[in-house]
Amino acid sequence: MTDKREILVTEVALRDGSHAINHQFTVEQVVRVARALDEANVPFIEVSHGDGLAGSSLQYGLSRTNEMELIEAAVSVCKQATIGVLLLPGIGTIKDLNAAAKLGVGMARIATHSTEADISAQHIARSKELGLLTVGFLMMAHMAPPAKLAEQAKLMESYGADVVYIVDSAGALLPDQVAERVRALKESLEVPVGFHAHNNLSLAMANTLAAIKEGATRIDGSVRCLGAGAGNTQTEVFVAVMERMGIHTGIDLYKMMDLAEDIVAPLIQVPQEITRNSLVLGYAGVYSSFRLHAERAAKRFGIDSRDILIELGARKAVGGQEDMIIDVAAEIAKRQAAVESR
Ligand SMILES: CC[C@H](O)CC(=O)C(=O)O
Ligand SMILES: [Mn+2]
Repeated sequence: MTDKREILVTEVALRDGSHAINHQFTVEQVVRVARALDEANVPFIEVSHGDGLAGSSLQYGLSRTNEMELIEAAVSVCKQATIGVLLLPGIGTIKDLNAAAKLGVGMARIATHSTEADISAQHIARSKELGLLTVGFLMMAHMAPPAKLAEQAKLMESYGADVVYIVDSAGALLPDQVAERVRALKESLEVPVGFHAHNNLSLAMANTLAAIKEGATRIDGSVRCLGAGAGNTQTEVFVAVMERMGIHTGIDLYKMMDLAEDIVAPLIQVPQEITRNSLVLGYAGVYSSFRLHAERAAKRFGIDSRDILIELGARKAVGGQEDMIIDVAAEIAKRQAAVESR
């Protein structure tokens, strides 16, 4: 069955969803979700801190459970699915990658900002040496025009990536912009192209379909939209849409629906919706994982979180600059206080 899959889905709720629940996954939750995804025949399941291996920190948010325990638990319950990890060079190290490989992961996704592929060379090379399926992951793709993105993807391919993903981290891309980016990569790469969406502008599914139309064959989804911001392309919905289009994912639709409803929904404390803050992420082009940080900073400084996000978008803040959120909030609060005291 697996060899006939036309689209290979990577389920990211156990990694991207970590942002949405403040990195509070427990071993028990991961076991239940991963086992059910495996039984639904999902081929790839990503498990890591939201910011990738070694992301657990004051800067990005402390994990409740050591991610290596979560990865080990997921590996132990999956019979057919490959467990993958995300690694952002500069946050995660080769040592972290080695440790994950030892636990039995089969895929590593090496993520960089869309114009910084050159920092992925060593990690991609090591991942290949470890025998892992190696994916280049170009984040904040709305910030790079198609030709630039293709150039960066080519670099990742030259380092050994087996697949390169276009990652709409801010959920800011429109369908035509996705199409032109996928087209540019398809024209210059030999390896398959993937697409990772965020639903902040309610375009995750439309953008994913635009990517598939241009030849993307690897797609990320998060069950029940459990991802940063408004979440990703909703996996169970995506599977249904693929069935309607006659495109084979190999995933069991009923099992996917059931696990979404019975296992994942109860562990989401605040249902994933397009709230005003996630909408602003897409509107202003801000990293989806910045939402909770901005909400906390807004509370602390008594200001509107939307003002923080708009300013971060204007400053073109990228992943790794989470400390800027506090600086921006402090500046806005100071400016507003000055205006009020006049
Ligand atoms: C901070 C890493 C980030 O969450 C990776 C990702 O999923 C994205 O850029 O959308
Ligand atoms: Mn994401």
